[in-house]
Amino acid sequence: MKLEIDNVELNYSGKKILSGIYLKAEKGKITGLLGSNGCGKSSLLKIIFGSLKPKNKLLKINNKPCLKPLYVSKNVKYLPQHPLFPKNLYLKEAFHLFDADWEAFISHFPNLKKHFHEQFGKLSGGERRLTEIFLVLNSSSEIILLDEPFTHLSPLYIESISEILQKARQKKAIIITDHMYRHVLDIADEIYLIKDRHSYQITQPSDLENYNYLRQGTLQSF
Ligand SMILES: Nc1ncnc2c1ncn2[C@@H]1O[C@H](COP(=O)(O)OP(=O)(O)OP(=O)(O)O)[C@@H](O)[C@H]1O
Repeated sequence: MKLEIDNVELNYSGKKILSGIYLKAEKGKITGLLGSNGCGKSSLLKIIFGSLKPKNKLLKINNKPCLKPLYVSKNVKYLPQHPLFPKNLYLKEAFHLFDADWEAFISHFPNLKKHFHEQFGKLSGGERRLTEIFLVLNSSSEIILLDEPFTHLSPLYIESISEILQKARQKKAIIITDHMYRHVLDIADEIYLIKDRHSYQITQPSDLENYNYLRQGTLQSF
């Protein structure tokens, strides 16, 4: 399965946000999307998902143009920057909705066992995010869009989620954007940078310094 989005043109109130954007994501790979605040990463994920209609775009699945919003196909799951589920939804209902395995979840995160019969509102911000990411990655959908999944997560949870991502990648095309670029560099097979409205494929980490996404010398320090 291959997803490509090309020729994305997005304006807000006459201001050009994205122009000539191209991005490819494939089953078996994690595609990282980097860029500074406000460059249009979330907008691009919404455009791929189909909830934001740009001035222009060409979305192709397996080389065939996809004219309907992707979410109609149910083969996509999108984790937005804000919480995915309402606070009053019970975890057991969410696991049922996503047909996800609670036992597998608590084998990774035993601390959350007690929350099965509780609502999402009872979880901390990080626990809520963790549960949402797990559900999205364990759904049957082949296309996964993750907007800042690592935000609110402590280091050990980031490690666990990175492992779950690596496993999920075998059956899915995953696009991930996050400001924790080191984690993105660690797990991604392909990286794109959005800068000055355009997309650039990053072939080596030092490109991130050359495009001024990072200060020169940043990468030497880790
Ligand atoms: N509904 C909207 N109306 C007008 N402008 C918007 C709207 N949504 C986003 N923008 C603008 O579009 C630009 C891109 O926003 P977007 O949220 O896609 O950026 P981002 O790269 O995800 O940012 P961040 O990393 O800070 O989350 C920003 O300048 C933002 O102010």
